[in-house]
Amino acid sequence: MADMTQTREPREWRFTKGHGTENDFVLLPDVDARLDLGEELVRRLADRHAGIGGDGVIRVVPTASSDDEFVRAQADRAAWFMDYRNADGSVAEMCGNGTRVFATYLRREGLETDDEFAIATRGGIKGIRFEGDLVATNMGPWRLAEPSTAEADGFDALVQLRSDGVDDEPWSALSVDMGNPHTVVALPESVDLAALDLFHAPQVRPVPPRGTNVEFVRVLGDGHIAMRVHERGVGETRSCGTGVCAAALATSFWAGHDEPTQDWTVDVLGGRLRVRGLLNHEVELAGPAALVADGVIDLSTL
Ligand SMILES: N[C@@H](CCC[C@H](N)C(=O)O)C(=O)O
Repeated sequence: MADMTQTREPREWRFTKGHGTENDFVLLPDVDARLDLGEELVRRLADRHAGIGGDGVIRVVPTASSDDEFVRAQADRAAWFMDYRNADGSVAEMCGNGTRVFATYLRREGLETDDEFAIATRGGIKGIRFEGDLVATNMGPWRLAEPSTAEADGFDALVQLRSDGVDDEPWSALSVDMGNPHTVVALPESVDLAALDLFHAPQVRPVPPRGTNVEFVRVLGDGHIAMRVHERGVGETRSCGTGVCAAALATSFWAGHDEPTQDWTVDVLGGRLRVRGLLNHEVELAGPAALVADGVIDLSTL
């Protein structure tokens, strides 16, 4: 049984299930900010066997009602806060695919009515723009996590897959901060992206202080890459929006550009996303979002 002291609330709660390129989320509307979303409750909701199932859980809450002072300070620019949690119950600063699903939910529910609006996240304000079937998110500023090492070598980390006691050669990687941490691996030509076993968390050196999402990249052509990802707090997922941006930015950096000079198409297991460099060292992510189910869950059954 879940620890029901986490909810000061009736046990029945509305939810919506959605995904962005098959990175899937349980959305919990909390317009009165009554739901105390603890780690255990998140884990149980995200459980694919005993709960609803998802890579993450997103609480939809007024920005002004957040208990996080940094988030509350965004209330004059964004009415709604995307309170994102990973499937293991941990809190993350940002979720790129989540922003599109969250924005699509806000529009469907009439909580936002324009084609363009801002949302609040723990990683700051993100601008949303609906364009046809796609949703574009201004992901805001990005940065190299270790600029001096990266500028000197093109890489600042090593990544190794766990392989049943047999140590593989470590691969060179670049740490990119998208609000949340990423380590992007330049996969050697000889390695088959599709064959990687990403069941276990890759080992990253130096050990990132906040943990990291790890992306594996294969260049397919001019402005076109394929990526697989092991997400912090989740495991392998079929897509990661912040990871897709980090992968495109790292590939661009390795090609000698401090800012991306072209648009990138990124293929992930769950579909295709577009990354575009913006002015001021910012980056835009565009892709689809789908809301696939609505229901009511009795939280006491989890
Ligand atoms: N899937 C998300 C990223 C979710 C957070 C990540 N696992 C972390 O802990 O940083 C995306 O689309 O960006």
